[in-house]
Amino acid sequence: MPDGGPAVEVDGLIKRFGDMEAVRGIGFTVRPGEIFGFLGPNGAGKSTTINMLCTLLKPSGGRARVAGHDVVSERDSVRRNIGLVFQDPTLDGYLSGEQNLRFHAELYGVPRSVTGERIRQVLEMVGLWERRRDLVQTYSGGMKRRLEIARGLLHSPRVLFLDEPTVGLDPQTRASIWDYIRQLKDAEEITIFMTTHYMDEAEFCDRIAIMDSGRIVALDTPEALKAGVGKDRVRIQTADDEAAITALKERFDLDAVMSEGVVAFPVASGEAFVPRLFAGLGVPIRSVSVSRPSLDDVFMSFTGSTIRDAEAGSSDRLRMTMRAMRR
Ligand SMILES: Nc1ncnc2c1ncn2[C@@H]1O[C@H](COP(=O)(O)OP(=O)(O)OP(=O)(O)O)[C@@H](O)[C@H]1O
Repeated sequence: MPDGGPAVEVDGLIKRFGDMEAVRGIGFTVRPGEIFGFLGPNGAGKSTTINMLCTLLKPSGGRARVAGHDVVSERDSVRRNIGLVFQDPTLDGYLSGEQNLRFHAELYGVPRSVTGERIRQVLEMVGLWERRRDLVQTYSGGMKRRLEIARGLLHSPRVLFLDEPTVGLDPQTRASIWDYIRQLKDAEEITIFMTTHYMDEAEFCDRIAIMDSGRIVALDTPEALKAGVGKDRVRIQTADDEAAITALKERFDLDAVMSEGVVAFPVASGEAFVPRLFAGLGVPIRSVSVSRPSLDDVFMSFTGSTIRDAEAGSSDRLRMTMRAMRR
């Protein structure tokens, strides 16, 4: 990548599958050394975008450069400069962790003279050096993912792409994967481009792009995005949710929606509003909670639904569960 140039540069990128436009002309730039997150519900177009940036899918329109190289006309140069960790595992369970890495090193033409040392470095980084001789089929889900991250780093890529690096893992393992990702950024001077649909993980990114239905609807640091919402989020349980939503509109001019089983709406100075709400709603309230804006609220303010609601009912949900079960 030319010194000082962007790690990833995307302009008007489009991908169509038949009549369906999965990515609808997106543009953004990622700086070297950033952890850049793509956040959105299943089906938003995150994987399709990452696949185009990794040269696995050809764009239908627009341009993208990764590590200074065009993803269409300089495919091989892009490939040499990137590491991939994808949703579906591609490790060989009948080989040891170390053998998996040796195989990958040959595939990527890592010089023999440095392979041994580099394997040691990356395995130590993800805490698997002691287990290097064990067959991968004896590894836990978290260990396998860590081995995949080590493998993605083996040829010293400039940009590491992680597609849902923690999907299907338990919360503790997710947290440990994140520790490794953060250490990695410090140790390797690498740019990390990742997709996630976990809001809490998006908080760890330097900047995030929120993607919905093939478009980027917001892009900034997590703090700036939350500050931009400006309103608190009030959630109430009532005796009659439909009547409450109507009353909120008629009496307070507030747009409320059902979200995860409760009535939710944004309002400035939420705590000060609660007494007025009890006095004026006209529908019995069973419980109320007020929270500062979260990334979920940012998502809601740009798309009109929470990320979980956006996913619920999607057949992708089943696919995700199946994926998780296979691990
Ligand atoms: N090869 C394909 N052929 C047809 N449609 C596709 C193909 N790949 C993806 N799509 C569709 O494009 C849209 C975007 O999918 P994509 O996988 O990029 O979303 P995503 O945000 O990454 O979600 P997920 O987390 O489920 O991977 C979806 O509607 C999906 O069904």
